Amino acid sequence: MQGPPVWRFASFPIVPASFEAKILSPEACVAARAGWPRPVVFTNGVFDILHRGHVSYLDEAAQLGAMLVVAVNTDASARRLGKGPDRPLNGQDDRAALLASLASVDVVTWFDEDTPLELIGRLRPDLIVKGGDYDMDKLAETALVRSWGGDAVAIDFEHDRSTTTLVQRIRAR
Ligand SMILES: Nc1ncnc2c1ncn2[C@@H]1O[C@H](COP(=O)(O)OP(=O)(O)OP(=O)(O)O)[C@@H](O)[C@H]1O
Ligand SMILES: O=P(O)(O)O[C@@H]1O[C@H]([C@H](O)CO)[C@@H](O)[C@H](O)[C@@H]1O
Repeated sequence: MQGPPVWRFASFPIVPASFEAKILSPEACVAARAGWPRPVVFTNGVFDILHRGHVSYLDEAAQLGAMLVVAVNTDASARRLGKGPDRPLNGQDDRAALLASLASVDVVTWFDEDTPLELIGRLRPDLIVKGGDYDMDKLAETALVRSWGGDAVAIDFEHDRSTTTLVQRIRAR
């Protein structure tokens, strides 16, 4: 009697995870920028432990344009933000890889400064987005992106989550 077909996975070649190709240096982003579909949406952050609030806002941000670029703070930059002496818990390569694995994210890059101002100036996105914890009118990034006719929006929180709260809950157990 003939049973169902048997897949011989052992003969399949192992290839690197395809999402790694979404991670580009700032210089590679600048070189590729002219060929990117518009509007280009840009956001940035530490994204130390990815949570539901992050993935929802990233998906919504992506829907505002033709592609979404996410810039993560390098570890040195993240440490200077003062989120805690042992933060970030996840290194920049891991934070970038998790973001790159999301369907909503087209490109992941990084910046080493305290703010993404310089990178935004080099990439000239059409729209910058942050979560609803930011007042966009108060950010220097907003004035910059508006200087070439772009805009800035904050997406209201749908899910009350934060990396800091998660870390506190884990440590309290
Ligand atoms: N619950 C949430 N819903 C929607 N967006 C969020 C949420 N939390 C953070 N964001 C947004 O995600 C981006 C990265 O934020 P961040 O890495 O500071 O997350 P966080 O969870 O607040 O971390 P931390 O507690 O370490 O400050 C920012 O643009 C921020 O506005
Ligand atoms: O993850 P966070 O703390 O939301 O990310 C920070 O966002 C800042 C924001 O763009 C206001 O300037 C930025 O300056 C900082 O470097 C972190 O990316």
